[in-house]
Amino acid sequence: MESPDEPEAILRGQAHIWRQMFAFADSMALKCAVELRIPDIIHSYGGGPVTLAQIASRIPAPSPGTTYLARIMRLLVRNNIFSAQRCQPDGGHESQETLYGITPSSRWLLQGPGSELSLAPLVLMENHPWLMSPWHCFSDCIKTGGVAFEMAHGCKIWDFASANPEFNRLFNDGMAGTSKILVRAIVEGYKAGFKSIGSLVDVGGGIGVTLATIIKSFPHIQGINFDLPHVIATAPAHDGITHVGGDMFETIPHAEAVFMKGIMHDWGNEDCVKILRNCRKAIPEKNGKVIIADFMLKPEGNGMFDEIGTVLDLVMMAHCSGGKERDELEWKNIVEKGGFPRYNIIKTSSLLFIIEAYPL
Ligand SMILES: C[S@@+](CC[C@H](N)C(=O)[O-])C[C@H]1O[C@@H](n2cnc3c(N)ncnc32)[C@H](O)[C@@H]1O
Repeated sequence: MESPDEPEAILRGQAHIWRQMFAFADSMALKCAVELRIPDIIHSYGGGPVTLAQIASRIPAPSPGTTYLARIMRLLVRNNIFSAQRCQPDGGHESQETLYGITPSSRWLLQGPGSELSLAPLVLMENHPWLMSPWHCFSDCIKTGGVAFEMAHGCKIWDFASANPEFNRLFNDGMAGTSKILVRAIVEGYKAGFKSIGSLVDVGGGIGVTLATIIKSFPHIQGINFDLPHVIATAPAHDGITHVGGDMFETIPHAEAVFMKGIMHDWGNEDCVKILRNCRKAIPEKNGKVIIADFMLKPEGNGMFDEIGTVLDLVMMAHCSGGKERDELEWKNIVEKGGFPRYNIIKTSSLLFIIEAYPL
């Protein structure tokens, strides 16, 4: 094995820091491609191969800068977001032309036809300066114990959303887009669990996309979508769903079961226990249950979604007050303290796990 003091290892360490220092270039190039809808443009040509000129011709601008575009594409090809092959135009020998294509990754970035399941809204949301600025506050947070989002914006994320309709839309669209992907896996992985429920309240359900997807598969369920009033105010009507505005720290509408996706990881342990206790009051003692769909941290794991866990944990640190990802033991502790001594953990085919918790 190479010693860490070998000149080669030291040089490789330096190269590694260069790459890490500019890791944001990857997400900024990705964001640029999504903003310009490059995946959709290539998809409209049957997924490629397409020339740079063909891509540029579909960008809505009088004369798009193709030299900039080529450089963005070069990095995205290197990151396997797009594929590239070289060809010689007209059989000539002087210059080679690059032809671009879609990859299994860029399929997840479509926003037009074929985009039913898309991560594009989340790319735009997470990389917006509003959500990027708290990342600059981590060292101050460590020194003072403050909350990054509050340091950057002077208020909690939910109050910022309430006061800023554009951020509210950006956030809700990002959540709703991702939900379509994750809920498909939840519905698939928890069929028997949903079949036995007559009514379900989705706590922090956003604009109702998650619950609408569940109810499409299980139309016998009466759904209540519950979120803060400013979110409910923008929620479209969905068949089989009643929207209710309120605060989960006050009271939660009654139903046979409570569903919560991506809620617990927004909050610290004490707040989670408060929410779970209110969930317990909202469901029948006998046969009631809480269905938590959230991430399960496995920092050393080598599963497909394990690596993103430590990153998502910092996303929670950047945006939420006390939010964090949890490993199995941490989940056990808050679920039990919240009044649910019995629970099962079910893995889905997405990055989320289901924790099905019972009051008895
Ligand atoms: C991370 S989002 C998850 C949205 C949705 N469950 C999903 O997975 O797409 C958290 C949601 O919790 C809602 N929320 C935050 N504080 C709340 C409160 N006190 N009562 C009810 N909902 C709240 C937010 O408005 C937001 O819609």
